[in-house]
Amino acid sequence: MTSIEPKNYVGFDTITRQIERRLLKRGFQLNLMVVGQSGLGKSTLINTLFASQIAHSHGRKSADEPVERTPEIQSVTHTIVENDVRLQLTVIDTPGYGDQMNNDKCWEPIVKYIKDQHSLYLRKELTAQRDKYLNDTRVHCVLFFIQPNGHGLKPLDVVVLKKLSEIANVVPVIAKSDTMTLAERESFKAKLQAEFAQYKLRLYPYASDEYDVEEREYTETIRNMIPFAVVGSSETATIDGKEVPVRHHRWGTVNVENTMHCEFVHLRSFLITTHLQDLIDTTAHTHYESFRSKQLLALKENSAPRKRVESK
Ligand SMILES: Nc1nc2c(ncn2[C@@H]2O[C@H](COP(=O)(O)OP(=O)(O)OP(=O)(O)O)[C@@H](O)[C@H]2O)c(=O)[nH]1
Repeated sequence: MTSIEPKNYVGFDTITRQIERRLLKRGFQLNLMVVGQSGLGKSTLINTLFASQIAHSHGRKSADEPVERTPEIQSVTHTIVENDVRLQLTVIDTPGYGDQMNNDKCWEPIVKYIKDQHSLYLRKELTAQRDKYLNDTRVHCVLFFIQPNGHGLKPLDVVVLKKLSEIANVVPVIAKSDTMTLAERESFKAKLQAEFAQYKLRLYPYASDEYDVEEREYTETIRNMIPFAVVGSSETATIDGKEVPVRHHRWGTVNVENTMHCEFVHLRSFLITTHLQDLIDTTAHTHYESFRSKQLLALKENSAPRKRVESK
């Protein structure tokens, strides 16, 4: 292919501005699912991430309080506007996960929800007279909250992480990391990372050949940081002339945005500033990959030489 430079100005270099204008008009859609035991600070973290009152707590102050509800999935959508850019953010809450006496198959409604949204989107895409802009209800990212217990993943966490990471972009976080000392946090994180490797969990962001050197390095840094040790708070204070979220403790105040205290800022910049579009783009791929690997497995099984059953 040869590259030609037109003799006169043609004007297609405005395409980036045309796309920008169209995107500004349409806005962006991000669907974020939060999964984890009640009382781990899911609603608080979402509200802290988007500096808005988006998610509502279900009233339990700690993970030890009893839950009487059956698990049901609820979603809430808000439009957030920043410098004329509109983000339609849907938070999908999965209350009651892992809180029941019998947690057998408690992940099924969550998995079903994710798969249903994919099927719905695919059906809309394949409709002959499809709308110009499809309403995308697919789950773009699952924030998975791990209890800061210092021991490691619970058996239920392993099962659910495995199931979810096959069909969605899963980002695990250590909840309420201000309840641990820095040394405890680091050793807990190392244990969790070893377990992620042991159970071969495919977590977001994925290594990709499509990235340039800079993107590859940044992705590697983020992959080494996972799970993010986070702190959320609805309280703010003015520190160095800037209003920041804080948590007050008997021993002092935690500035949620201070990277010495926690990795909230890293999570926020990774999810919102650098990977928002990638999360959306990767969503279809993640689901498709899982679907394809299952099909390949089925093909292999079907083509494998079958045991002969001999009749006597
Ligand atoms: N120490 C500490 N407490 C937190 C943190 N985030 C939230 N909390 C507190 O934990 C309690 C529960 O927080 P929520 O955000 O309602 O938790 P949730 O996981 O959404 O709970 P459900 O709505 O019941 O599923 C509240 O009292 C919060 O103030 C945190 O990072 N550190």
